[in-house]
Amino acid sequence: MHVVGVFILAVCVDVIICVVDHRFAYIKCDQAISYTNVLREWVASGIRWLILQGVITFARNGSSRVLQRWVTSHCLLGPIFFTGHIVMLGSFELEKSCVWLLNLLAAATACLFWEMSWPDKSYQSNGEKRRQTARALFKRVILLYRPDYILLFGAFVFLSLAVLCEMFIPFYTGQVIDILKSQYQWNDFLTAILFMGFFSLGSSFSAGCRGGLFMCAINSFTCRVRVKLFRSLVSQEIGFYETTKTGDLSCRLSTDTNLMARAVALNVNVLLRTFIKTLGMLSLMVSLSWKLTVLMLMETPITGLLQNIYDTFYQKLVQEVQNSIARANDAAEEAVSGIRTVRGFRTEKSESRRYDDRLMDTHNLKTKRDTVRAVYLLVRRLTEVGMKVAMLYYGRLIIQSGEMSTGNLVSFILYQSDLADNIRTLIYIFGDMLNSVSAAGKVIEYLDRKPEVSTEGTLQPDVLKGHVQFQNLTFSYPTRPDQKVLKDFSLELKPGQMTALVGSSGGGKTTCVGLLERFYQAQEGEILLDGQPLQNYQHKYLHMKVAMVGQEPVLFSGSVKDNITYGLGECSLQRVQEAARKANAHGFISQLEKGYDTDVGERGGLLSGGQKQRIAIARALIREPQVLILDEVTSCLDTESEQMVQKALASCPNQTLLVVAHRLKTIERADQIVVIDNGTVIEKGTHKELMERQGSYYRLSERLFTDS
Ligand SMILES: Nc1ncnc2c1ncn2[C@@H]1O[C@H](COP(=O)(O)OP(=O)(O)OP(=O)(O)O)[C@@H](O)[C@H]1O
Repeated sequence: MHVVGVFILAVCVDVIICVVDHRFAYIKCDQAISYTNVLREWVASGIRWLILQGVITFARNGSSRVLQRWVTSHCLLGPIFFTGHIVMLGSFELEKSCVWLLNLLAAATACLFWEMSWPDKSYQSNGEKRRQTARALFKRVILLYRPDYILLFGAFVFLSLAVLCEMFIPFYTGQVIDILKSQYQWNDFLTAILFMGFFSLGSSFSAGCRGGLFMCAINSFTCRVRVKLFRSLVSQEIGFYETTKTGDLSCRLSTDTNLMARAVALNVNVLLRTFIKTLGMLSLMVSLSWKLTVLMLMETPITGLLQNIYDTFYQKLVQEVQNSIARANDAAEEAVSGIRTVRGFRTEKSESRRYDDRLMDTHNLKTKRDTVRAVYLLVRRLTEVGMKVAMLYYGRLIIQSGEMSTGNLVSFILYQSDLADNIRTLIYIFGDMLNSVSAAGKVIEYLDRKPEVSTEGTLQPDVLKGHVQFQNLTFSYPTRPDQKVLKDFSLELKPGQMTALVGSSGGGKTTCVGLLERFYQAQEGEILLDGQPLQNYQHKYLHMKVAMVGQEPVLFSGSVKDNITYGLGECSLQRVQEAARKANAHGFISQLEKGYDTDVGERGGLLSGGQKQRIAIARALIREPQVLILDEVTSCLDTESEQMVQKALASCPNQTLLVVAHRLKTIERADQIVVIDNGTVIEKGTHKELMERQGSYYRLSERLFTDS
């Protein structure tokens, strides 16, 4: 049956129940008999609730959340209203059918509003799921705090002290007012003032210590998580960096780690403080007037509902703001790191515009987020004011009846404003924790991420011949899983031989090199090194034995020597110079102002392309690798440098050499030339053989190797 039909059916059933139960009568009772009525009201409503739930479940052939919500609120509103009336005013005098009608309308309107704002599906699946993940994340963050537990414990001790002291201040304020109203003794007055001073001082001192300890814990947590995160990030496979934006990563490292540290520590701090304070205050307030306390607590469900609604919106917006900040960072980083290209193509304005657009997105999202917050605060304030008015009105009544003194009412009101804040904070803090812990989501995801290309091999034989076999490789890049770059690709590199890969641009030469360096993992087939799959070798060992100089060598800021010995630790200057000589770099390095100690600048920006290339070659040669890969390195070198490098390479007779080159001179002397096109080997042989065959290589040599 349709929801509306079930609703009408349930209303009819409820009318019948009420008629049978004589609920549509005029009711008048005073406090003496009212508590039995209160109990009866609750029991009757419970039975009504059960019957109506049964009706909607039966009629809908399953449950409907909106109807369940309506039945619950419809059945609850009556007894709550009745109980409140009896407790506060001591009597009840009303036409019950009016209450029933009001209940029906209020519950139905509220449920309709709820359903329209947060349809079942999205509310259930998104909200609940998010809460669950947030809880799990929260636990993880707490575990990550383990080394700082002592600091946190110290902070909690001071926190409890601060709260206890703070709690007594309003109490003594009320006492002072009552003393002043009477024919007081100086002694009583001074004692009350002294107590107030003592608790104020104690509270300030403990709060200071608590803050300091919390900040220490937060700072230590942030540093530790940043290092862990960085360690995890640098061990990820190259494909991960191709699918993840740099701005995103730097945002996680800088902003999110801090946010998650603060979110949890500060929220737990606030949560505990508020919790202890709330309990203490509640007991003090009940001792002052339990009736006023019950009245005040009626605000709690309204605040809870408001908070819940607000959280759902706010959390989503916070996430969107975070992502848009990451996108803006991306734009800025891309432009700054490629400033030469930006300048060369005069795209400064369009880059600024792109950055401006992204900042505008962030700005708009922030405005939206702040508007939601402002509306929420306004509604919250209105509820607060309403509650204050009700309290003062009822307070006046009980002072008039002599149940409470003025001083006690002052104490109560002082507690009330604080307690209302505390209860709101208690409700709010859960939402806020969920909000802020969402920043931890990505951090923890990256912390837990296992690289898809494993680096857990253990093999490190003493002797490595350098025999490489590519066996039936099929590979596509993670960013383009549908485009097969290598198809059933097989190739053998013999120890001591030089193999040259040639072919038209985009054929797959660099991809082969990337796979041999284990930047990626082929989807099918494998690469064997001395008969063992590459992944079986220990990560460090493999990269000592298989070295590569790439198309665009990257240097790091630091000295020339640091760059040549990169990843090797301590190395003698003599060894560094020897490698630099082989790479024909010693000459230009010696002419630099500080020789091998000269700073190369960020990314080697203070050197020319050819100089960077030669340092990169020296960096590979110093490792004395068994397999050396040169990916179009000679393109940046002049003829003299190239000859020197060739000579140096020829002097390592047992080395397996894989060269990707576009110059005929480099290729000619290769033991094996492999022509690759469209991800497959189309020709193989020596220069002489291939030229005689007059096939693809012959045509390629005519077309490409212009310098010959
Ligand atoms: N990181 C990447 N992600 C997705 N596709 C890629 C990536 N790198 C290369 N490709 C694609 O893979 C194919 C082979 O590229 P590869 O760089 O291996 O060619 P190449 O033969 O070395 O070319 P060139 O001689 O121009 O350097 C090309 O179609 C290229 O667009």
